[in-house]
Amino acid sequence: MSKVAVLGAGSWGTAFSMVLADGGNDVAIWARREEVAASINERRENSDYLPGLELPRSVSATHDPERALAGADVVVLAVPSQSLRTNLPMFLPYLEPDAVLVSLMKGIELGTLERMSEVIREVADVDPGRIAVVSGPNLAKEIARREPAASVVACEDESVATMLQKRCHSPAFRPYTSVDVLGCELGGAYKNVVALCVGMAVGLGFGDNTTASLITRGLAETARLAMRLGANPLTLMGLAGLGDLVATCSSPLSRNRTFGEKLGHGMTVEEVYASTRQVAEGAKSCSSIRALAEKAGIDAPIAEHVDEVVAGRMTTAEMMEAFISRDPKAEIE
Ligand SMILES: NC(=O)C1=CN([C@@H]2O[C@H](COP(=O)(O)OP(=O)(O)OC[C@H]3O[C@@H](n4cnc5c(N)ncnc54)[C@H](OP(=O)(O)O)[C@@H]3O)[C@@H](O)[C@H]2O)C=CC1
Ligand SMILES: O=C(CO)COP(=O)(O)O
Repeated sequence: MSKVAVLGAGSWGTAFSMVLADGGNDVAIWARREEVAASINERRENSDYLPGLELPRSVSATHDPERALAGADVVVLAVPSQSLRTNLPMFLPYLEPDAVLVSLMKGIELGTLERMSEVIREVADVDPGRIAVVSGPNLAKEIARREPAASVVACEDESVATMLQKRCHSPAFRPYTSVDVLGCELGGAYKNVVALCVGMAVGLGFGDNTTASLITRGLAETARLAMRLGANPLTLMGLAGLGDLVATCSSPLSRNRTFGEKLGHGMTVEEVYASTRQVAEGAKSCSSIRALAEKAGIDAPIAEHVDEVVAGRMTTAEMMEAFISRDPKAEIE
């Protein structure tokens, strides 16, 4: 069997390990905490992140990066986006030569405004043809329950995307290939911000007209920025764009939507952070995406207002009022 290292033992790192195991790979998960590795090895369960779901025998875990990475020709990164840069140096000494690096992360780095593949390229100093992204409507719990879903594997080198597609194609997981890494990453990061916004609207008690309006204008905003930066517009209409946007904005399983909903109910940002250990990437990426849009000269009202709310400078009700009272304009520019 071919070996894959999955660096990060949260919900998605663990669920994607199950996909890889079902696809015929031997999987070694690196867990930040020893007790998570022990739970996976001894009880065949990640009791912190996916309780009650049995992991296949071909998934093991370790707290030691060297053991996780030994012999792995594919290395999957699944830590929170804002921690990637500080984590990479711990892994790099143990990378096999020519290993392919795959990002599962959906965020934009604060400060540098870099996508995760850009952070990897910079810190690991590897060719873009060896860096790939997996992104799509893939809520971890549903994937771990083996409910059918599709996704996108994107890499500038199409043969690498095809190799990864084969490695993660399983009876319940159907990956499509793409060469549009930029479009997939922007779609994945932006939908988290839109889901925060939709969650806020839901928390305020608004219904489906409101959420559908926000989802649609969120897609327009995402496509505007992605196209300005050079993405293929069709990527945003695909699984890594519209597909993920719909799943995340509609599902109570989404951490971003739930985060927004709690704000809509009146909790403070600090209270929401304190209520969960799981990452809601949009709460950080709203700020970097807003800055990215400003830099590109793009109108991004959803990113801008969500950032204002998360920074505590605006209430959720004021955000909704600001959206509806914006200057009238044509739908299609
Ligand atoms: N969950 C999902 O449905 C999906 C998530 N994603 C993306 O995958 C990425 C990972 O998310 P997910 O697995 O869901 O996150 P979780 O919140 O479920 O888990 C986070 C994981 O990262 C670890 N971690 C937290 N902080 C740090 C740090 N500073 N350095 C290293 N490790 C850290 C946690 O370890 P510890 O337990 O020790 O805190 C835990 O293993 C995100 O970018 C997310 O957007 C993409 C698709 C689906
Ligand atoms: O990316 C996801 C689904 O594709 C998961 O979304 P959340 O991080 O909001 O849970």
